[in-house]
Amino acid sequence: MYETKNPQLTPELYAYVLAHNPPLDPVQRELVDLTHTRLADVSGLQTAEEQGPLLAFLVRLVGARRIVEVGTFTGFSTLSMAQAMPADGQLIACDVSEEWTAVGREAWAKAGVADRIDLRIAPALDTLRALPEGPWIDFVFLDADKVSYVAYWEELVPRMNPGGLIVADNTLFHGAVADPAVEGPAAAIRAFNDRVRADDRMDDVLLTVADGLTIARRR
Ligand SMILES: C[S@@+](CC[C@H](N)C(=O)[O-])C[C@H]1O[C@@H](n2cnc3c(N)ncnc32)[C@H](O)[C@@H]1O
Repeated sequence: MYETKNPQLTPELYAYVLAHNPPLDPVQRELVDLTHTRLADVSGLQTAEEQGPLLAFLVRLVGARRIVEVGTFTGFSTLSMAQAMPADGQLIACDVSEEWTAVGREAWAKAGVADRIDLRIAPALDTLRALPEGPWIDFVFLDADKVSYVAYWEELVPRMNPGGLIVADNTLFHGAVADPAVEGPAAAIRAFNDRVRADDRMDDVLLTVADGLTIARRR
């Protein structure tokens, strides 16, 4: 078990939470552990373990066939979503790192879902701007550079199918969002949270899952 990203949880309670969630399958387990050993200095970037089953749950809940992920890293969230989508679905994964996503590519192949994943190595805003216009996306996981969250949101919302979900990670930003004096990425997340609340195209909730998780649904 790795450290929780939720400061409200004791290690004991976090262990209990993990023990009462669906366990990671062997490929997911290997990927999470490999990230912590091979990329120990940046392993904190990895999406929290309990969010894998949550993403899979949500993908199944909405029957998502067209998914966009912004921020892939070593591909744990990608893998969790790809395994939960139908075999003929498509997941566009955006990242700028060949090195980190190479770890994911291996795991996706091992899990037999590589053909569902279209990895685009480029600044995510360029990738999103080049996507087809009009509503066609069922599900988004937003987990890249925080300063661009609002820009990503503006590209994605018009492309969301009615009932489609945008799930955004780190929306409490280590608790710093509650401080109006903060600058940098925490301030960008504050602006994002305000934008989400004010957007009447979407319904939204902000949850204290891991480092904060916003779930928004296209009306
Ligand atoms: C928090 S990590 C994503 C974690 C991942 N979702 C997982 O399951 O482990 C953020 C990722 O965003 C990527 N990133 C940062 N800035 C980016 C940008 N402008 N465009 C695309 N990807 C970016 C980083 O390379 C990094 O892999």
